[in-house]
Amino acid sequence: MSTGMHRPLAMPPRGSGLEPVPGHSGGIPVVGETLTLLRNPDRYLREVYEADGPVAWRRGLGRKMVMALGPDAWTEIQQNKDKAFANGPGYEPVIGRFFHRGVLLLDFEEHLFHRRIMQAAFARDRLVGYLDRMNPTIEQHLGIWEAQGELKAAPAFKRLALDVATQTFLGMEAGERSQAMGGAFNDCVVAAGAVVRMPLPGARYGLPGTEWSRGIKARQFLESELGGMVASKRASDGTDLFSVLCNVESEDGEVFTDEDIVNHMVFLMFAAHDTSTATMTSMAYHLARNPEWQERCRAESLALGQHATYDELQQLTSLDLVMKESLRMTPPIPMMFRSAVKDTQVLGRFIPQGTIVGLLPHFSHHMPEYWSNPYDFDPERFSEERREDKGHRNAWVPFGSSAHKCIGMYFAGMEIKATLHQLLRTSRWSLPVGYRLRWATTGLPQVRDGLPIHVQSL
Ligand code: HEM
Repeated sequence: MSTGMHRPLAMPPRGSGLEPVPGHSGGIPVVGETLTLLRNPDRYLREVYEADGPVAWRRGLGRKMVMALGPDAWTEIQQNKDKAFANGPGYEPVIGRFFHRGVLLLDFEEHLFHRRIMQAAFARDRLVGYLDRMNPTIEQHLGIWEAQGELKAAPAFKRLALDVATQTFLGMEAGERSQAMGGAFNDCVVAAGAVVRMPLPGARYGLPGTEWSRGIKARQFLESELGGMVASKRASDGTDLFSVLCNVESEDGEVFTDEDIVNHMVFLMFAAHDTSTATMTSMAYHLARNPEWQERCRAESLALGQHATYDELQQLTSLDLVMKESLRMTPPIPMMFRSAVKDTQVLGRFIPQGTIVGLLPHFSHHMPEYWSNPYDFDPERFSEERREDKGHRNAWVPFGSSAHKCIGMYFAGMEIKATLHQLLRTSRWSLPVGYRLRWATTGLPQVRDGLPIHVQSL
């Protein structure tokens, strides 16, 4: 790793008793150490931590960024006692063009207001309704897996998650329109992670043919499609998430405007599908590499029917351990962003206003200080006897924590378990000899080769 010139991020105010954040701008000018980070994030972050501790700065893609490494720094930032850390200015430069006004990008009072209303759409009885909708879709997709025998699991999970989302969220039956919506959501997600991002002066949609320009068109398409559906959804008593959002009220009777609903729907589709896809892919891989775990999970699933109920899914204790361990090893959101809206401090280190801070669950999830053999697949570490995740209350944080903690956490667990449960009951699957899964480390985790598997009907 290049060491560059060591410099404090900013000098703390005199008499404050604070230390400066240590770091350096090493590596290539402008790009800094981004390439080193992308090549081997684990080693890179460990080196930063050992050199400069849990709050350190480096330069990445043209700007300085503070990295919060480990659960102590995480806890202070997430507690946000002086309301210094905001999401909007942290996320806006990364995903704002496609997901503006999503609940994740709102802050403080306004965030609380929206979150309170949205919460009602994720109450238990609503989840039960969503599960009824998704079970037949899952069965239909897995039927295709069985017929194919050999397939790439990651894109197949992605198609499944997109179909579940369009049907469960939008209440649309499979067909051309739902496919067009699914495709548009996907274009927004791809564009948000695009490397070529610059809008082209004079070109309404940016550089033609780029992921960015496809994303802009897709966002417009979604706004017009969803906007056109709001009135009929408000008038319906449907059980899909869209109808629910149109009609939910907080305990104080607050409701969403039409514009809020469109913005929230676009963001929810984004939040829901790649995260669940990555988790299911990771679980399918570990279950194939560890056939004893696959059999153990299958035994629990065979004791239930094909369409498990919400309560029955809670009985799949081995599958739950596998899900937790997969989320630990590959958290679907490896980095979260905050921006300091005023001068503040973390663990006694001075953070000036305007600083972008990255929270890194992947790092916390692999700290040998909290996890035994952190790179080994060992679901039992979450068992009641061991509970390694209790070593620190923020050692395991795939769903975040505090004010912005994932609102879809129980929805995600339900969808993921319902899918794996059905797959375990109908099929046994394995990997090519000697196969090792490799995740691409740019943006959200993606499997480079799609995860080839062999599926055998039971
Ligand atoms: C395994 C799947 C999932 C994982 C790992 C995950 C992870 C996360 C994380 C880490 C955050 C917090 C980000 C931050 O604090 O900066 C978050 C927020 C959020 N997630 Fe999820 N998520 C998943 C699935 C879902 C699903 C299925 C939905 C919707 C149905 C959803 C909706 C949201 C929303 C709306 C927020 C923003 C909450 C707020 O700002 O108050 N997520 N998620």
